[in-house]
Amino acid sequence: MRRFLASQAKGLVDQTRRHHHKSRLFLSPLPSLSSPPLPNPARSPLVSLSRFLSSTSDMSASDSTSSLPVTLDNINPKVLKCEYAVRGEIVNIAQKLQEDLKTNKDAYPFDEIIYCNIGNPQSLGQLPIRFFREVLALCDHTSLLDESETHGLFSTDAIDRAWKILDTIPGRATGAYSHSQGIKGLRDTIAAGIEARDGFPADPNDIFLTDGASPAVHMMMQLLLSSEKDGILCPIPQYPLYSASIALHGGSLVPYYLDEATGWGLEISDLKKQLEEARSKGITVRALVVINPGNPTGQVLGEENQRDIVNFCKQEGLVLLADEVYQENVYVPDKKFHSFKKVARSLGHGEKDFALVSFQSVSKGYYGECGKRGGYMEVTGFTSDVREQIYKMASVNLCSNISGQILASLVMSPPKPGDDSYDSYMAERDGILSSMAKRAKTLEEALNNLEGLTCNRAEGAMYLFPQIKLPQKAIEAAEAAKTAPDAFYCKRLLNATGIVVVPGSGFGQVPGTWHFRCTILPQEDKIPAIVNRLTEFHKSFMDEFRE
Ligand SMILES: Cc1ncc(COP(=O)(O)O)c(C=O)c1O
Repeated sequence: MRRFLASQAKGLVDQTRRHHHKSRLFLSPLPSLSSPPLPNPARSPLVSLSRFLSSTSDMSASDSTSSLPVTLDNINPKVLKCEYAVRGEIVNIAQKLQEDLKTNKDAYPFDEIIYCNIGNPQSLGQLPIRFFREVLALCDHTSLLDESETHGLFSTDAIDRAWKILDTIPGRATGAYSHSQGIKGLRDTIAAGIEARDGFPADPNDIFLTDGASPAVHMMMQLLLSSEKDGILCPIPQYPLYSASIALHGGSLVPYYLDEATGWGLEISDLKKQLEEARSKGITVRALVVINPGNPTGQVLGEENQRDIVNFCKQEGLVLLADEVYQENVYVPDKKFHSFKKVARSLGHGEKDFALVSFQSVSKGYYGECGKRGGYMEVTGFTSDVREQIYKMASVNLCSNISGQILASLVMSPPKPGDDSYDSYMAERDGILSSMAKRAKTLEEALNNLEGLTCNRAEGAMYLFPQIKLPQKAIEAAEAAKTAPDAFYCKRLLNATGIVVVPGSGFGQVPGTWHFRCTILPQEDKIPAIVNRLTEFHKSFMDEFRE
C-alpha cells in the first residue's frame, strides 16, 4: 500500500480527470436512477423521480441553446475544473427527493432523507452550546444588558463576557465593519487560548479571523499559487476544499497517499517520493497540507509522526498548512491532539525558520456552529512584507462577520472552573463528544459487519470512510450507467434508503479501490434505523450483483 509511486499518483490524477470529464459529459443523474429495481418495487420512487428528472433535462436543453452571453464555453475554465463532491450530484438528487417526499410520501420506501454527507451537526439535531449562544444574543441585542430580567435568564458569566467583548468593539456596534484581521480584543482572547492549549506564546497579530476555515484556505492558495508550476502536497484521500481551491487558483495538486492498511498512516518516505517526482516535472512545491484529525479518514496523528512532518517541511522549505479544525474531536483514549505549532516550537523551530499556518473553525468540535461562519488562521514564520500582502488580501473582503468572530473567541476561551455556566457547559460539551464517540463506534462496527466492507476506526473528526470491495458485476453495471462504481453504490443506497453518503471518488482514493464517506452525526436515536437500512440495502445489493 505504501508503494504508490509516481505512476499510481498519475493514475489517480488521470482517474480523477476521467471521472471529472465523465461527470461533465453526464451531468444528468438519470443513468443510475434508472438502474435496477429497488428492494420494494411496489413503492418505487422511480415514477415520481422521473418527473423532476425530466425538468432537469429540460433545463439543460434550454441551457445549451441559450443566446445569453455566458456559456460553459466562455466561463473561467478553472471553475469548470473545480469539483466539490460533498455538495455534488448525489446531494442534488437527495434535495430533489426531499422536495418530492413532501407530496409523494407513499412513492418512497423511506420517510425522510438522512444527510450523512457533510459535517453539519446542528442540521441533524445537535444543540448549540448555551453559553456561546447567550453571549452572542447579548452582544447582538445590547439593550438586553440593561434589563433586570436578563439576570434571571442569562448566566452571569455570559453577561460578563458580553460586556467584555462589547468593550473591545468600537461603539459596541456588532453591525459595523471591523479591522480586516478581526477585532483586536477577540484576537487577544484567541491568542491567549492558543497559548493555554500549546504552552507556547501566540501573537494576536498572527491571527486572521475569517468566515470559517474555508476562506482562509482559499487565501493561502491564492497567495502561494501563481500557475500550474506551483504545487501543493495534499493527502489522498483529502477534504475536497483543497483540490477545489487548488484548481480554482490554477495550481497543481501533488498527491501523497495515506496508507489505509496502517489506519491511514502518513509516511515521510511517500511524501519525499511525491515531492521528488513533482520536482522532476518542473513543479515548485510550495506547501504541504496535513488534515489532523483527518477528513475523510478520521485518523489522529501521533506526535512522533508530527515531528517528522515538521522536520520534512523545514528541510524541504515547505509551508505547513495544518488543518486543525477537528482538534476537539478525538474519541479514542490512546490518541491525543497536538497542534503543529506546539510540535514545531518543542523542536525549537520558530518564527524565523519555520512557516506554519494553522486553520481553526467554529463549525466543528462540540460546537458545530457551521452556519455562523467563524474561524481563523494563525500565520507564523512569514516575513513582514509578505504578511502585509496577506493583510491586503484580507482587507479586500473588508472583514469577516462579527458573530463568527465572537464565536471563534468563545471556542478558544470557553467557561472556566468556578464560572456560573461552567458545570452546564461541561455537561453539554462532554455529552456531545461522548455521544459522537459512541455513534462512531456503533457505525464502525456495523460497517465492518457488512460483506466486502472494511472500515478503519474513527479516532477523530466526524466521519467513517469504509472501503467497499464491489463485485465485478456491479462495476460493470456502473460502467454501463456511465458512473464511477462507488457513486453507483451511493446512488443506489440513496434511492433505497434515503441515506446520503459521498462516494470516495470525491476525495481521491488509490486507483481500483472504492470507498464512501459517512458522517457520524445523525442523533443516537436514528442510528439503529440507519444501521438496519444500510444492512438491508447492502445485502440486497450484494445479492443482486454477486458473481
Ligand atoms: C478538514 C476541513 N477543513 C476545513 C473545513 C471548512 O470548514 P468551515 O469553512 O466551515 O470552517 C472543513 C469542513 O467540513 C473540513 O472538514
